[in-house]
Amino acid sequence: MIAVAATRGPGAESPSAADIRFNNVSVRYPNGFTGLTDVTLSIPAGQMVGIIGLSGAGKSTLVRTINGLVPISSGDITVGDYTLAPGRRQLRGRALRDLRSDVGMVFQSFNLAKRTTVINNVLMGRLHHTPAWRSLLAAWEKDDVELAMQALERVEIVSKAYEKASSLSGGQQQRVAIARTLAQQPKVILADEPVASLDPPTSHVVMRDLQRINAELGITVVVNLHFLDLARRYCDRLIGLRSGTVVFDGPGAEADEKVFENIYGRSLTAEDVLEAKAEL
Ligand SMILES: Nc1ncnc2c1ncn2[C@@H]1O[C@H](COP(=O)(O)OP(=O)(O)OP(=O)(O)O)[C@@H](O)[C@H]1O
Repeated sequence: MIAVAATRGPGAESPSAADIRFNNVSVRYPNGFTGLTDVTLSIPAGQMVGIIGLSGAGKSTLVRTINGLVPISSGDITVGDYTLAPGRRQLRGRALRDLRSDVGMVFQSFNLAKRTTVINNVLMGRLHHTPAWRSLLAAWEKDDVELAMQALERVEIVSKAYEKASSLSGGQQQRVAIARTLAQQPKVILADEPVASLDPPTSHVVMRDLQRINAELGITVVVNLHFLDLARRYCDRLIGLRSGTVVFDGPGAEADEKVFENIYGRSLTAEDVLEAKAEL
């Protein structure tokens, strides 16, 4: 391992972490549907926050406002030094790209370039920091390759670096996607249903990776989860959404069955709990 690696692990050199603040945020989709209503909340840097709620409650909408993927209609969101605001005050161009470099995202469907190698996928996380000619020629700096390898080590998949992404299992592909995000050296990782396509044991592996990254690197993690047991087990704090409104915000330990029933507006079923679903 080259000397620089010791001081330049993924996340290690990120500028100071970013608090996230929602101030009276609403989202109205172009068809008139209201995705979020008057959300005010604050996520201090370094927290691991789970967003829970029924399908359609607004979890993805909330997460995607943080990196500007879903524009907000009123209120504002601050992420460190950046402010996301509606209409003409929207972040654009370079400022939006800079924000998205600080805020990495992991998707349910992994979003890898399947035909190329794992390491090439992870190096995509360095694009924002790399002149276009270098990325076009795949002439990556040695330090960038080192960073990418360290990111793969952190999710314990470095042995797959030179395999094609398509040859990996779903869980392995999701870990590559997490490594790609880590290679960005983000302050925040957004994870939109990261385990929805995975089997129960693999879901735990991926959640443990996110938890370790949060604890070891101090990167804020905001994760949408369908399964309540996973949310309680891995997140410091849960935010419950119902019809686009925050109806619970507190530690997982306080989220008992009554709280969940309020968030869901119905009794829990086996479908809501990963361990129970695994036994079905
Ligand atoms: N682009 C869009 N245009 C119109 N309505 C939308 C759009 N995207 C989402 N919605 C609606 O906004 C509501 C919230 O959607 P969102 O995807 O945030 O929910 P969710 O809680 O993440 O649900 P799921 O768990 O099913 O992904 C839903 O009723 C959805 O149909």
